[in-house]
Amino acid sequence: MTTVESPATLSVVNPATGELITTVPATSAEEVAKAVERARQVFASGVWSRLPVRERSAVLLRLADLMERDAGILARLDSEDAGKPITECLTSDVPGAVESIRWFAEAADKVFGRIAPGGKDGLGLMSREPVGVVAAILPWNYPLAMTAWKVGPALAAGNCLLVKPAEATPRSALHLAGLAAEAGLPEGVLTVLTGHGSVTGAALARSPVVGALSFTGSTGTGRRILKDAADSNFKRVSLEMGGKSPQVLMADALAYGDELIDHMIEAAFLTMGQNCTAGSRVLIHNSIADEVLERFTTAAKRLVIGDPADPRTQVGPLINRAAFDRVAAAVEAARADGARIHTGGLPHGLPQRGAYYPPTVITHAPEGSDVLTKELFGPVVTVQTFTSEDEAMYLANATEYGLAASVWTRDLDAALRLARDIQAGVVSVNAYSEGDITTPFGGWKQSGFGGVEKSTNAFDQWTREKTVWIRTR
Ligand SMILES: NC(=O)C1=CN([C@@H]2O[C@H](COP(=O)(O)OP(=O)(O)OC[C@H]3O[C@@H](n4cnc5c(N)ncnc54)[C@H](O)[C@@H]3O)[C@@H](O)[C@H]2O)C=CC1
Ligand code: BAL
Repeated sequence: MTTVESPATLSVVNPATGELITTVPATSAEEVAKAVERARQVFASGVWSRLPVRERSAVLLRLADLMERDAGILARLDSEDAGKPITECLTSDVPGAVESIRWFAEAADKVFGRIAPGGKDGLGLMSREPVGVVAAILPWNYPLAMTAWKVGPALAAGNCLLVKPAEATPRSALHLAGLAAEAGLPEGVLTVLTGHGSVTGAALARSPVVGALSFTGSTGTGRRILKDAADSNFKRVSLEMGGKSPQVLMADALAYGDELIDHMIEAAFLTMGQNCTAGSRVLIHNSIADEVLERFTTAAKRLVIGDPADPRTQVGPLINRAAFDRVAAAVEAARADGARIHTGGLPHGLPQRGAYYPPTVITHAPEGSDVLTKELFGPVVTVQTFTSEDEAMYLANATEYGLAASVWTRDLDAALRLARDIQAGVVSVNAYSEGDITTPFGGWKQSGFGGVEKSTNAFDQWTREKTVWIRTR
């Protein structure tokens, strides 16, 4: 592979083969400023923001239909760019993205303002208005799906949106922008700016005109963006960041049999564990630990590793060699310090060209080790045991993150206590789930800040509240 990086282009490389797919523009800070100014003018023109909401909805519903028409193309773009198994893209990412656009299109005219009780001399009308020019900075693990989580509510609310896809995975967002134009979205309402995070992304974060910015990615970059927002114009920032989510199995969890093991596998290894809600810490009641470990490890060994384009593949490559090195280093350091690797670890017999790392199950990880504490973003889970609910709770919350958790038990009281006291934005009971489009999604602690995705609450990050006080006599 030859990649010639001019300052103005960015290489998109297939993680399964290492081959160059294409190059896209690396948008400079000056070009970002011009795009922001264009968006400002389009917003001010009212061509979108003042369109009757039913007409905005109609355009977005047409966009959802066109995404459905091009589902195969969109799935292939994300699969090739990110190394995600094509079946996962076809059955989960793309349908989820279509649903996001359609749901927010339909929700747009169902979110009203309020009228304050007022008094004999006044009446308060409280409305939600679009912010204006807004931005979305996206990760590479769910390129289209995360774009749709942000495009849906931002556009339905009447904003002009600038989207910065991740360096590795720009093509589905670019295709989406083409579909939006075909659906009748006025020019300048949705702009995709490909480029480097430190240049293109930073220019959006520092822009004095961008009024709101929604980010999904690492906690470190989220912190940087928040600082840039404060140093520029105090834009409204919402951050969806990392996780180290627990899967808590109480003593009766095996009542759920194979269903339990299937959900555990999905939680741990979906998208090769490169998932913000990955259930990367399995916590098992001592009394069932041996049996669960044996069944879980056996199921992990059966996962089909291979070419993401093959519909049978369940585990593709990691996003790049740097990710592979990071994951491998953490696992080998744990092994050197006494951890036991039940399956996985340094790969043997896997495809040589991509950064393939096998599903890996670890016990006896040393306290404080990276495999226990850091978001590895790879197919690696640690297994720990507990003997009491209090201990389970302690272990579940022993992390700086707070994105998700799952709890398995038939004991309703225990499930409700754990769901109440685990510090995470979404706790699923007897399932691994992020909820559905109607439920808010956002992290606690260092996993999230400033707003949620999905549900009508997502409109909060893309709108501003205004009070109009009318004097009455
Ligand atoms: N929570 C999640 O869903 C995700 C978490 N991550 C975590 O982050 C680790 C590193 O992955 P990266 O791709 O480097 O994540 P990242 O957080 O650096 O990148 C995410 C997005 O932010 C942009 N970006 C980077 N620096 C920026 C800056 N200074 N200002 C504005 N935008 C900027 C990137 O171009 C990309 O579009 C992963 O291994 C994983 O642990 C990464 C992606 C998604
Ligand atoms: N699982 C969807 C959110 C994310 O991984 O970024």
